[in-house]
Amino acid sequence: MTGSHTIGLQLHLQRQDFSLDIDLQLPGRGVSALVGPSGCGKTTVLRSLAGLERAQGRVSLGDEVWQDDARRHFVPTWQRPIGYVIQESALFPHLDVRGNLEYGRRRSSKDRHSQGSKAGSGAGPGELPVLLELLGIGHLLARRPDTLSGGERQRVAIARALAAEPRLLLMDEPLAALDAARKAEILPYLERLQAELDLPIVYVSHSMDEVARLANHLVLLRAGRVEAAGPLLELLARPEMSPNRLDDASVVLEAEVLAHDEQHGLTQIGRAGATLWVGQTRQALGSAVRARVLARDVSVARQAPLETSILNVLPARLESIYLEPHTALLRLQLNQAHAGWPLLARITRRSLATLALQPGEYLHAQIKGVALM
Ligand SMILES: Nc1ncnc2c1ncn2[C@@H]1O[C@H](COP(=O)(O)OP(=O)(O)OP(=O)(O)O)[C@@H](O)[C@H]1O
Repeated sequence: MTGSHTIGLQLHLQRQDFSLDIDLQLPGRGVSALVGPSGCGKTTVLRSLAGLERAQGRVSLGDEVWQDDARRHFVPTWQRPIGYVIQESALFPHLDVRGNLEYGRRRSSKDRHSQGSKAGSGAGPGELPVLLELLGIGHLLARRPDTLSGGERQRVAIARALAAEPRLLLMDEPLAALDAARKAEILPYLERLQAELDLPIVYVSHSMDEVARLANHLVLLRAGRVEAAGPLLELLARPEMSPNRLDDASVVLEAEVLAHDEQHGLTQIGRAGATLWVGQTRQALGSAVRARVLARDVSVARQAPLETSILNVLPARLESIYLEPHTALLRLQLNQAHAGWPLLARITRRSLATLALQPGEYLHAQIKGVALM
């Protein structure tokens, strides 16, 4: 993997009932999500990256080596240019929002000062007006943390982490303490961070929903080992991956908005000749969107259905069949004209037997639901 800020992690750690043994390269752009069952080591990896946990090995960001035990080299946490946001980030209760953000800025001001540039000049991503706008917290500056909602508090905590102008942002379940409504409120801000800041983010989460929406790169951890790592869209479409054992197995498709059908409340999205109808979005024509298709919402037929209420029926090649106890997960590839879009379909073992499906044959995928994210 190339990229000037690639994150390198070789970590070994032994606890009484747990061992961590990983060798990972994460891209220096976008969001890398660490997912896996409880206790598999996600937080331990994040804390080791921050220097808060003393695993053995090597940790680097681009050319900077933060830890290399072979050379007895260890950069302490406070000297690593990182922001760290956890589930319930503690803000200083005696300071208002402005005071909290200024506290976050202090370290970066010192650094800039020591490099000879004037603190507070320019409008980099750590500048207060930029942060206030990015996280929608300008109206909260005079408020004390105990008067903020959970979602507002987390947005301030993220802004405070960014105020120190980190070169890597670590987020450990940043939305886990929020209810569904607060999560929905904060997710667009996280998307903006991703889109507008050139800052790699390593993101720990239990929620595949969140990950499918935000991440570009996925690392699946299991009992302290890397089960798989790679581009999110590719990994999710592999039927054998462990998250696909769950009822919400899905693929994520990247597309752009092609047309709006105001009369029927629909939007058409597409890429490379493939198109799908989804519930209407306000996004402008040409906007990049992500859509999620659940495997349980996809069925297959040998013949193109003649009259059907399903709006999205696309020709597809059956690539592989993954057998589960009572169901089968089919990996489909939309036909060549529709290059690049994989699909998963979960069907019953009975349907698989009745149709005698074989890899390589051409089918029609009927997609009952597509959700824009
Ligand atoms: N301070 C500690 N002392 C001893 N064992 C620990 C300590 N912290 C974590 N562990 C153990 O190390 C393992 C990995 O923990 P870690 O918190 O990294 O997992 P996780 O994947 O982040 O879990 P979760 O999703 O539940 O937060 C677990 O078995 C945990 O019980």
